[in-house]
Amino acid sequence: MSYKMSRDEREELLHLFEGLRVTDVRDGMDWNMMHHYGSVHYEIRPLWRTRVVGIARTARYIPYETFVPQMSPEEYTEWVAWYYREVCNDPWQADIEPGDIIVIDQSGVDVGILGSNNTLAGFAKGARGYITNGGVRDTDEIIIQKIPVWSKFISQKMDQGRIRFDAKDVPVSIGGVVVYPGDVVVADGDGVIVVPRKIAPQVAKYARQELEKDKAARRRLYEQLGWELDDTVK
Ligand SMILES: O=C([O-])CC(=O)C(=O)O
Ligand SMILES: [Mg+2]
Repeated sequence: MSYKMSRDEREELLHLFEGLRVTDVRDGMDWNMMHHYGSVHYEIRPLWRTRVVGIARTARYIPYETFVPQMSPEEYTEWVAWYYREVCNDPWQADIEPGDIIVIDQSGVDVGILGSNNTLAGFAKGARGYITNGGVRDTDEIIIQKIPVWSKFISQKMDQGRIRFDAKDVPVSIGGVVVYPGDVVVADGDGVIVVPRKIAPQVAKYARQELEKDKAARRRLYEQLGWELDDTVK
């Protein structure tokens, strides 16, 4: 599937969405008659409140269908290393470009596919955040590290014996929305919205119109209340 963009194209696309709230982008989609589409199901929530806009890089994981052989804890240590190398790895890590948001379909498996280690590794390469329709673990550290994550649940469980890597750079189904590599993803305290890349400029234009209208209205109310103006109304 062709979704490659030059660095300039990516930056231009991200710039269009800078400062827009999820609700503005929702409205921008409506202004383009896309009422039925884009909003990821509300059960996918932020681990902590922040806002990111990024370009989707996708991966799919599927349930592990094979039994775990009986072995000693020492043998298990080796088996785990094999498992992470061969069965449940993160090959998308090597591809990360600055401005990416990693979007993971983990097929309903109750594991913390994202943890404080792999999210930090991707962040160091320029990933702006992570979305999964499954679980996240090591959440206290992820919050300390300030890594933006949206997930359906928190899971204590490791991957081995439970889930395997299947594919990367494929369309993935997340909370009722299909995310294609290269789509624009905006996420904040209100959840996650996905904008198909080919309509992104039109969506951003009307999202911006909504944001400016909202800022002006709230600015008048701030002034009436004698409040100091903050960034949300400037
Ligand atoms: O090992 C994993 O896949 C998830 C995890 O706990 C981490 O990255 O810290
Ligand atoms: Mg961990």
